[in-house]
This record gives sequence, structure tokens and C-alpha cells, in this order.
Amino acid sequence: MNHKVPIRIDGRFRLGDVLGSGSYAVVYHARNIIKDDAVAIKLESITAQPSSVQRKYAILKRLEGGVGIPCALWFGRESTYHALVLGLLGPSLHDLFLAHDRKFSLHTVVNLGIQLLSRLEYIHSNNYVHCNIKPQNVLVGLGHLKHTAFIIDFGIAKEYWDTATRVHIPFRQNQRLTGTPAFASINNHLGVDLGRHDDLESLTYMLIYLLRGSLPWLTSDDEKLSSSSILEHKVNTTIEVLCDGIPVEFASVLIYTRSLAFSEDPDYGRLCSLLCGLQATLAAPSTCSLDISMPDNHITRHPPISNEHWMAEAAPCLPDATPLRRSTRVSHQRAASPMHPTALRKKPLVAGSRC
Ligand SMILES: Nc1ncnc2c1ncn2[C@@H]1O[C@H](COP(=O)(O)OP(=O)(O)OP(=O)(O)O)[C@@H](O)[C@H]1O
Repeated sequence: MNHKVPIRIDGRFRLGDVLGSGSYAVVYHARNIIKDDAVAIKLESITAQPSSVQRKYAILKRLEGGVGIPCALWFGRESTYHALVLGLLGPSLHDLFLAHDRKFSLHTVVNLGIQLLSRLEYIHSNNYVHCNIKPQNVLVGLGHLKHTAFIIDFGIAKEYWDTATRVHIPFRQNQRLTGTPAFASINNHLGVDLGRHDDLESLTYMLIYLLRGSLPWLTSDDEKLSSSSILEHKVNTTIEVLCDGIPVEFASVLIYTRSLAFSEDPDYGRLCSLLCGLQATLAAPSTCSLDISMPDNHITRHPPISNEHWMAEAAPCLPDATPLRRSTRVSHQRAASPMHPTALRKKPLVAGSRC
């Protein structure tokens, strides 16, 4: 069922262009006419029951205040839609990756890794597992937050309780994979209940993907492979092959995350130390700032919204950096140890970004 999309939400947010869409909702650029600032608004038909947008709002409120957590400004009903008003963010890593010819510099990937480890530690410390870490779900901020990576889309996030507080059922009732096969942990493919280590495993696949430009279980022409064939490739690809030609630290992180049990507390500080150790060897300045932006010739995702648009009667209908260093290659012996022994400096992680 298609409904006319309202031109204003809660009387104060004027709807603009579409920024993106997911399975249930469409995200619009909008303007707060009272404060004169830009926001993003997610609209979902009220026929969606239960409302995924309402659930996302509740989770964002629980995580409110964390660095790199989108700001949830308002949730309510407008006409025949549930509306979630969010702080406006910039492009996703996916958009940026495509705009940069499918490769990020080592410096960028390491910085992303350090920031996102910190985000996951924060989310996990609030008893949530994200369950869908992938380049489409990481957005960079705008303006003074342009060096901050934000994690979005808590649509399939689940509450995490360890076995001390709850009897742990090892297999999900619905054993189908949750999230995105390319970046899913092996446990996820197997239908095992997801824990904090699964987010870390997905993050590691994502970092390797951004560094190498692809993953061995993806085809070059973006052909959609079945989840079972991705699983088969994933299990049959050795870590040595997966991390061939990239610094050994990524193999160490993956070996460690795969070795964690469901209720084991991940040592985020150790993982972060590994990446910080690697960062210190790079020629680029030792800072966690992200040096990725849309190339100048790229069409901006957030075009200014024209007056004509605001005057329109109704909006359209909703349809139902540094070169890769090859010096520190993965060697068989080093990849075999869970952690690179030279990089085990412990650093406490604070909530949100450490940099
Ligand atoms: N705060 C934001 N600022 C700018 N763009 C955003 C924002 N939130 C989401 N987007 C854009 O909208 C797209 C869809 O967002 P999202 O994945 O959260 O939608 P969804 O319908 O809730 O997704 P799903 O169906 O996967 O749960 C994103 O890929 C992103 O491009």
C-alpha cells in the first residue's frame, strides 16, 4: 500500500530528498525549520508491525551519548508513518569505498579499525550485539565530526546476556543467517547464537575487505552468491590466504576473535594495541582521524534542498590514502599465534573513541 509521504514531520521537519532505504524504511534528508539545521528522517509505514523503526529508536536511546552513535532526536507518528528523526550523517564506507576505486589506504583502515573496536566495546558494554557490521552500516560524520565513524542500523541488534545472568541457548530458534553473508561470522552461518565475538569477526572481515578490495568468497562482478557457498569458501580459506599481502596484525585479530567463546569477554584493549602498534609503524601521522572523503568530482549525497521542493504539495510516494605497505606480510609462523607477541601492550578502552 502506497501513501502520500507528508511534507512535514512533527510540524518542524521539512522533508527533502531520499538519502537511502532499507528493507522497511526510507531515509530522507530534512530540515528543522525552527533551528535551521539538517537532519535525517526515517519513515516506515505504520502497517509494519512490530515497528522496526520504534525498536531502533529505543536502542539508540539506550546507547545515547556514545561517540559514533547516531543521535536519535525524535520518534513519533506522522500521517500513516512512523518517523524517526536522526542527526544527519555523511556517506557510508560503502559509498566512499566505491568512490575510491574499491581500496582504502592502510592508514585509513587501521584508523577505522581502532575507532570501530571502540564503538563495539561501547555497544557491547550496553548489552547489545549489533549483528550486522558491514561497510553500508558505517557512516562518517559531517562537519567537525567528519573524522568520526558512526555505526548505524540497529535493526537486527540483539540484547546480549552472558551465561552468568541467563541460561545460554547455543542455537538460535530460527537458524537462518542474520545480517549479511559476506561479512557474517562463521558461527552466524551455522545458526549459533550471536555474541560479541561475532561482531568482532565481522569487523575484521570488513577491514580486510576495505584493505584488499574484496574477499575470497566474493565474486568480482558482485554476483549474488548463496549463503551456503559463501560459508563453504569462508571455512575453506585459510587465514594465511585471506590475509596474504596485508600486515600480520589483521590475521592476529581474526585468529583471536575466532578463538573467543560466546561468554568470553573480548580483550578490546589488546586488539586495539595491535592496530595502534601497526599505526605507529606508518609514515602517516599517528592519529585516529579518518582521511576519507568523497572525491571532489563525486556527486554529493546531501544536495541542498531547493525552495521549490519545500513549496511542493507532497513528496513522492514511498514504495511498498597512504599506499599499502607490503613489508609486514603474514608469515605462517606468526599467523599461527593468536596474538602478535610484540603488540600486546594493554591499553584501557574508554567509552567511545579513544582518539
Ligand atoms: N543518520 C543518517 N544520516 C544520513 N544518512 C543516513 C542516516 N541513517 C541512514 N542513512 C542512509 O539511509 C540508508 C538506509 O538506512 P538504514 O540501513 O538504517 O535503513 P533501514 O530501513 O532502517 O535499514 P534495514 O532495513 O537494513 O534495517 C543508509 O544506508 C544510509 O545511506
